[in-house]
Amino acid sequence: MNSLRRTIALFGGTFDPVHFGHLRMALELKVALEFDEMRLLPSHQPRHRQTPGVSSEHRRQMLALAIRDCPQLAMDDRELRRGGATYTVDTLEELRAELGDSVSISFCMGLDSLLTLTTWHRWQRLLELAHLVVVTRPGWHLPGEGEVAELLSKHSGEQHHLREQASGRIVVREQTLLPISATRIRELIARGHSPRFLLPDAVLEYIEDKRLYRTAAEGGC
Ligand SMILES: Nc1ncnc2c1ncn2[C@@H]1O[C@H](COP(=O)(O)OP(=O)(O)OP(=O)(O)O)[C@@H](O)[C@H]1O
Ligand SMILES: O=C(O)c1ccc[n+]([C@@H]2O[C@H](COP(=O)([O-])O)[C@@H](O)[C@H]2O)c1
Repeated sequence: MNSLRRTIALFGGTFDPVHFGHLRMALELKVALEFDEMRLLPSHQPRHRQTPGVSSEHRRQMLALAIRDCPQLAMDDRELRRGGATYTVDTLEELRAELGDSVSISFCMGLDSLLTLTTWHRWQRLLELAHLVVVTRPGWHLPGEGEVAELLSKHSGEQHHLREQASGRIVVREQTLLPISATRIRELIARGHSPRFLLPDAVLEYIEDKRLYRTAAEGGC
């Protein structure tokens, strides 16, 4: 017999810098899937991509400013505090040890991340520790064959499983993403243009105050 349990969601990223695409996605998932907690999880040193443009401390400060007036969103900065290479499996093992076996943990990701899942460090362990919530854009297709397709069919789940089970399901959710990327924001600033209205004003003020991402030109708004 399944029992109802506390549900904690994690939304991981480099957040270099955090923008409205991330914040909107996290908030919509929290509300739609009725998570008790939604934690944004900044990664320290992602192994699968270039070193972030600014320090972990700057990224932590920007995220804190972005969510300071939004009680539905929280930050979990354990990956920054742990230091070293960032692997999701280490974070989930740490959280399991802390929260126990009964709490439901969901790691949220875009479909593009799911498609690379079998390259992640110790990826087979991930579904023993957590559920995966995969966001697809309307009209996008899930893979029909291959390792990820097999994983999807073996672990396929529905929203109610996120409260009934602690881990082990993949829940796919269709959601429209705002067309914003951190890459575009960094490029705008480096060219002396303003990224205003793509990210919270408090984050923009921090970027301007600390003169972040200005590789070549000066700008502001
Ligand atoms: N516009 C967006 N809307 C919703 N989710 C997004 C958006 N952009 C990125 N994400 C998701 O946010 C998480 C963290 O992404 P990340 O920090 O790499 O942001 P990014 O804007 O894609 O950055 P970069 O351009 O530097 O790659 C990932 O799961 C990614 O799929
Ligand atoms: O653990 C891994 O090997 C791993 C490989 C790729 C991505 N991740 C995690 O997936 C999340 C999104 O990554 P990214 O690059 O889209 O920001 C972030 O929390 C990363 O730490 C984790």
